[in-house]
Formats: sequence, C-alpha cells, structure tokens
Amino acid sequence: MTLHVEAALTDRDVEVALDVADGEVVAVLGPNGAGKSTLLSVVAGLLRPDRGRVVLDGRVLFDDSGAWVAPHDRGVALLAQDALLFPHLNARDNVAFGPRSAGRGRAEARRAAEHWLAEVDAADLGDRRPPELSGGQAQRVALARALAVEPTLLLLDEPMAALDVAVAPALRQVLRRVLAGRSAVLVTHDVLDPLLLADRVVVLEDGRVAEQGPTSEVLARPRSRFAARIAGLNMVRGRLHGTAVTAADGLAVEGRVEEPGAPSGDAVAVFSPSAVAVFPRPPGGSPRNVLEVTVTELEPLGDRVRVRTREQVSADVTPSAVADLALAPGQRVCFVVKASEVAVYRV
Ligand SMILES: Nc1ncnc2c1ncn2[C@@H]1O[C@H](COP(=O)(O)OP(=O)(O)OP(=O)(O)O)[C@@H](O)[C@H]1O
Repeated sequence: MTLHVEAALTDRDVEVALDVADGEVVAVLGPNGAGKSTLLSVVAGLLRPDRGRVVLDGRVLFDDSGAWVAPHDRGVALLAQDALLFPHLNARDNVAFGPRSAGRGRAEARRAAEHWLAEVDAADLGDRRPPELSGGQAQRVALARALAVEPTLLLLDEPMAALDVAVAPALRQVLRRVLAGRSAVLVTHDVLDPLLLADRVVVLEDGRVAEQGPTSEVLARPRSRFAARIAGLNMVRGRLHGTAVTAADGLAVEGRVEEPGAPSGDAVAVFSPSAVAVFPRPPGGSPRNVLEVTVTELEPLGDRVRVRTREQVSADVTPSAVADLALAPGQRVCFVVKASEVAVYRV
C-alpha cells in the first residue's frame, strides 16, 4: 500500500502534498485551521479538491482529468473524534455492519465483529447499545468498526480529542497495537501521539506543509513554529524499571506511569521545562527527581529563559534565577522535578 496525495482547494487556501509508505503511520500536526481535516476529507473522498491527484495503492481515486472514486469504494476507513455509532444497533452489529455491507453472510460478519471487538479490548461490550457505552468504550467500538472493513488505509481524525484525559491512554495503547504495521494517517494536536504512534510527522501551517520527517528528527530539531512549541517538552527515552525511566546515558527520571502494563520495557518520561527547578547542587532530603546536567545554552523565551543541557532536557526559569545562579554554558547544575509532574508512557 502506498498513498500519494496532492490537493489544492482555493476557497480554503489549502495546498498540500502527502505520501504514506507501506505500513507507515504518518501523524499530521498543526494549529487550528491549518488544513488537517481538509486533507483527511480529500483522501476519504468527502471533499473534492480544485486541483490535484490522489492515488492509493496504484489506483487513482481523484485526478484533474475527472477521475473520482466514491468514498465507500476507496478502501479507506475514517475514525472521527466522535464515535458516530448507529444508536439503534448494539456494538457487535455496529462492527458487523461493514462486513455485511461488503456482502458477507450474517454468521461470518458476526465472527468478524467478535474478532475486531476483541482486538480493541471490547469483547465484553458486544451486546451494549451506544447509549450504554462510555466515551472511551464507544471510541474503541468505532475503531473496531473501522478495522472490520479491512481498509487499505486507516484515517484517524483526532481520535482521542473528545475523551477524558483519564481514558485517552487506554485508547492510545490499543491504537499503538492495532496501528503496528498498518498504513494510517493520524491527525492530532497532541505531542504524545506522534511520539508514541507515528513513524513520520507532517506539520501543516496555514494550509501548507511547513515541515516533515521522521518523528524523532522533527521533534528533536523542529523547524516550524508548531513543532517547536510541542517539541518544547522534555522527553527522556529509555528503559522502564518500576516507575523510573533510565536513558542510555544514565539519566533516570521517576514519574507517574500513565498506562497499566508490564513493569519494564521501553518507555518515555515526559515533563514540561516549566516544571523544572534549577539548583547549584543537589538539594538535601528531597524525594524528588534530581538530574545532574551540564548547561549548553541559555535561550530567551518571552519572560523566561530556557536552560538547555547536554543531556537534552530543558528548564524554563526567570531571568533573575539565571542571574542568581550565574548560569552559563559548561556549568554543572541540578534539575529538580517532582515525580508527580512527570508522565511515563510505554513505547
Ligand atoms: N466547511 C468549510 N467550508 C469552507 N472552509 C472551511 C470549511 N471547513 C474548514 N474550512 C477552512 O479551511 C481551512 C482548513 O481548515 P481545516 O478544518 O482543514 O483545519 P484543521 O487543521 O483541521 O483545524 P482544526 O484543528 O481546528 O480541526 C481553514 O481556513 C478553515 O477555515
């Protein structure tokens, strides 16, 4: 499977191009109104561009010579922010609807529905009707419904946006499992989604592609305003032991593990530079994280100064703190952050 999209929509001032390789998950990021939903709608066939070309797996879905494949014939499934389940059907029949429409027999469609419900950890929800499902449960059933049509390409439009922060991690974990090896385009606002779910990031700004590349590169060296803003978070990647993530260079950060699961494995600890306090030497008797780091750069950032370090973690402090601590490149200092301010995710 490969996807190639070029699309210009004059009245929306959107002109974008996107490629998705086989088995690749591409996260599309960008501020409100950047054109993310427009791009998904073009691929799904819900919107016809003024100019362009959409080719999925060698099949032209749209082009300037008049080619047009209807949405239901595209081999594309869209998971929106809201589950949009049929309210009069139970979860199993919602999921079986796609296979039934594709001509499968009742028993076979039911088996497919049971299979996909189990894949999204919703095997026990088959008999429930949508009003009896929580937001997170409904979204998992909607994901099963999208997968049950066995789409060539899965489109996800901010699938976690309408969920409570408390239930989003469970869906993210399911997505991580079902997206592995699949081709998908994931629209999101959330920095964790590309980090945990995507191979590549495309940043849209003002209807144009502002930058794109492998997730780790874009977040490590952001060139667009938007990527810089989200990439401002500290992320320590390493091995999880209990509630601590230890990086290859020995830096260890204790945090709140956001999802249930195995006590060890690869993980990332995420915390904001504004949650970090800077000390000249380790403060005594503190149960908090104390990270010994070497200052490499002091960058003015509005009314704060971002203290960057060789260990790739940053702290935002006031200019007076910079003066009090006489901070300068090359200096060894201690970054202190409460474990409660650090979110730990398995990757
Ligand atoms: N139905 C519509 N009719 C006309 N213009 C629209 C319509 N929907 C969106 N637009 C415009 O198209 C541009 C891209 O919007 P789009 O909804 O694709 O952005 P987005 O990145 O998905 O934003 P958000 O994060 O807010 O969902 C914006 O200028 C927007 O005002």
